[in-house]
Amino acid sequence: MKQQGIGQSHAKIILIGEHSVVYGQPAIALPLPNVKLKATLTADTTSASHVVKCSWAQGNLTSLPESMAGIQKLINTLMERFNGQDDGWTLEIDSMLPSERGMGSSAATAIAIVRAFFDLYETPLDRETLLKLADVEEQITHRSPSGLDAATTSSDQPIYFIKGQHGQPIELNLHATMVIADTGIKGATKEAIMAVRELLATDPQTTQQRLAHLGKLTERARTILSRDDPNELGRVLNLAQDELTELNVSDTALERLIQVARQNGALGAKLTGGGRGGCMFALAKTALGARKLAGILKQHGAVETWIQPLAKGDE
Ligand SMILES: C[C@@](O)(CCO)CC(=O)[O-]
Repeated sequence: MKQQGIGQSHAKIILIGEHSVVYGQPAIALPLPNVKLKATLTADTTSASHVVKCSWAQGNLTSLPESMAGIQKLINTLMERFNGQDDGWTLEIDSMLPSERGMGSSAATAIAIVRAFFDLYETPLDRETLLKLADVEEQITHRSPSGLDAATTSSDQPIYFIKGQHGQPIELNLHATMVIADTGIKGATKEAIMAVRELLATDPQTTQQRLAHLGKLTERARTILSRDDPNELGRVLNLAQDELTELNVSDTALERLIQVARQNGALGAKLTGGGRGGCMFALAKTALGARKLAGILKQHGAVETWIQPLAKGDE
């Protein structure tokens, strides 16, 4: 066992396919490498205490807030795995990710913690084990997670994802820039997932059609990403937003920013992640256009914006 274990991860953004991915349809998600999270696990040889420190909570592992029940379970699972229940440590989580905004904060935290434990105990970690362990946390924090968040917050490349698989890296040849904007309202992923489940129970036929349509739109987006047609991608994103609204996972704050973006030259705009609060994004043709849009979205209530070029090398 070393003196210190370090684990890193980053935010993610779902381009298309949220919610339908829970029901076996494909999704495409991108890493946001500049929005980072770091977990530092420092061994304490003087005591057997387990202290967790992060910007939203601080204290002993056993007294973490309810919102961290998934993290608590994950850490207990890791301690058991390494037979390290009697090893004292302090875990510091340093995160640039806003929590509950659809940017994968919980999965990114889990990924970094798993990496930090494997680093501290000097054990090699393969991707399958990493995702399986992150799922221990995600199962509690979200309901029926697809695994998409963990797969993307641990990947350096955009991924095409189907539930039950690890995600396939894809190359993007489309030159456009995304503006991500935070409504400032906590996203309610669990509730949004429940809302879709309820719709499936009350109106199975239409709901299944909508989920299948989102899957088809994702396939179309994948083809478009391999060539350079940002206008067509914008149209596909708008169609996906229509379906998400019908699935009852959007809300007025998201719709407002989406409309503002479309009225101000965005090629397309939609919510991203769980919805019902959280973030939306808009697609702009150029980096300059994206910066202008970011300013406009802020004037209309966005509390934070991030700019992310789609293709590598456009930074
Ligand atoms: C809403 C959802 O599709 C994305 C949450 O970021 C849920 C999931 O994939 O687990």
